[in-house]
Amino acid sequence: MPTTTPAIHRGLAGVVVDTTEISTVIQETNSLTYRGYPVQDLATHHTFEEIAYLLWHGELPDDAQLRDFQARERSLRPTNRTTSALLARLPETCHPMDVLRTAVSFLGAEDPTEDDGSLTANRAKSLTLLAKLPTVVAADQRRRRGLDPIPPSPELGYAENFLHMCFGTVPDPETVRCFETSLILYAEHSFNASTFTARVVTSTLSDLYSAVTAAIGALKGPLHGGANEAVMHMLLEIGDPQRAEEWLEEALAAKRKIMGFGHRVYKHGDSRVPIMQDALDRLVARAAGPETTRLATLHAALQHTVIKRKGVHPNLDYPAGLAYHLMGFDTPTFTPIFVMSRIAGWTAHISEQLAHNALIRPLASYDGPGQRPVPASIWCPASVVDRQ
Ligand SMILES: CC(=O)SCCNC(=O)CCNC(=O)[C@H](O)C(C)(C)COP(=O)(O)OP(=O)(O)OC[C@H]1O[C@@H](n2cnc3c(N)ncnc32)[C@H](O)[C@@H]1OP(=O)(O)O
Ligand SMILES: O=C([O-])CC(=O)C(=O)O
Repeated sequence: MPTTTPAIHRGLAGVVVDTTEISTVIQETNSLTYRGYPVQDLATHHTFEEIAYLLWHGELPDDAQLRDFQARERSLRPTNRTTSALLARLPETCHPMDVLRTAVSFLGAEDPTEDDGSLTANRAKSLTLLAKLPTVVAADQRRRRGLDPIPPSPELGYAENFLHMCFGTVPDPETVRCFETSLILYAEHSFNASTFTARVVTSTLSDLYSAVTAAIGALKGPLHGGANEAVMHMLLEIGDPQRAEEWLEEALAAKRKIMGFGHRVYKHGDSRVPIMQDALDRLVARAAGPETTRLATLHAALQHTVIKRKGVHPNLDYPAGLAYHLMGFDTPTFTPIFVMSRIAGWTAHISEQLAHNALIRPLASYDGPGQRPVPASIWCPASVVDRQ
């Protein structure tokens, strides 16, 4: 029997399990960098395609590299008839994250690229997913609305093309920029639960599609990516800005977590929130109307009340959830949009894990029953004894 009790880090809180060159969350200053660049500068001056390139290659692309990257991404956007037919057979009631998880698994089974785990093969698979996921997400939202899919356009950028496939039109540049900002902010966040899931699967030398399928499952939960949808459900449940305080008291008394608030790493505010809040404010100003004003007022009132009452700050899902609602997405599409963006970060981590792989396999401190004999009645049931 051990004489000392090992330290338990439930939820791996505070545990440093490996190094990474991809991004860092600096707790002390509430800041975030991708490959060394502050995310607020990237979100202001760059496109999502440039960010995906940066995360995968370590440097921003020059003009020729960007043109080549865009051409390859745009050529891979269409899904084939088999994929579309398979996804059309899923029940319309199933959550779009289930559709996406199934789509990634199926795309993996169909991909003819040699599965040698090389960086070249994995970059090709990563680009395939980056290009095709928006096509799947947009078609699925249209299916739920009883509409035919709109094929991808090779003329449009990543954000514009997705919005066009969803709504049949490209919105004004301000709305496109808000959407692109959200994609850049969601793209990468170090060893969060879904990225760590992808790294665990990869560490067994399994394939990239398996790792991404598992990561989608991890992101779906409301304590992680699913919170952007939960934020919208919560705002609709509260309804009236005047009810924010009373609702919060009831929720806290019932020991409910307030969705879109709190974070495992940031304890004084999420570095991405001011940038996304600014994008949301611009959207609200454009979409002015009584319904938008009511929701924006409620959003601000709840934020104020939660910070005052609990000292817990909003995370990125809080402004992103309302922004997606105002852009016209249905709520179940919010977390799939997160996937379309986070695919860049997940696949960067999969390559990094493979480059310095060690099987991820922690220990547990056993606190079940001590060793004991199996009772004879179970070990040798009467029916067996009778037959002997
Ligand atoms: C993009 C993303 O994935 S960001 C995260 C999205 N998830 C959410 O928004 C879901 C709501 N938030 C939460 O459940 C949590 O804040 C988590 C899961 C994100 C982080 O959890 P942890 O790091 O384990 O922090 P923990 O849950 O221990 O919270 C610490 C304290 O803050 C409180 N707290 C943290 N978040 C919340 C919240 N959303 N609502 C109410 N209280 C909260 C806890 O009750 C706890 O208080 P206590 O010490 O008095 O018990
Ligand atoms: O880092 C985390 O734990 C969750 C998060 O904000 C993200 O994945 O973007």
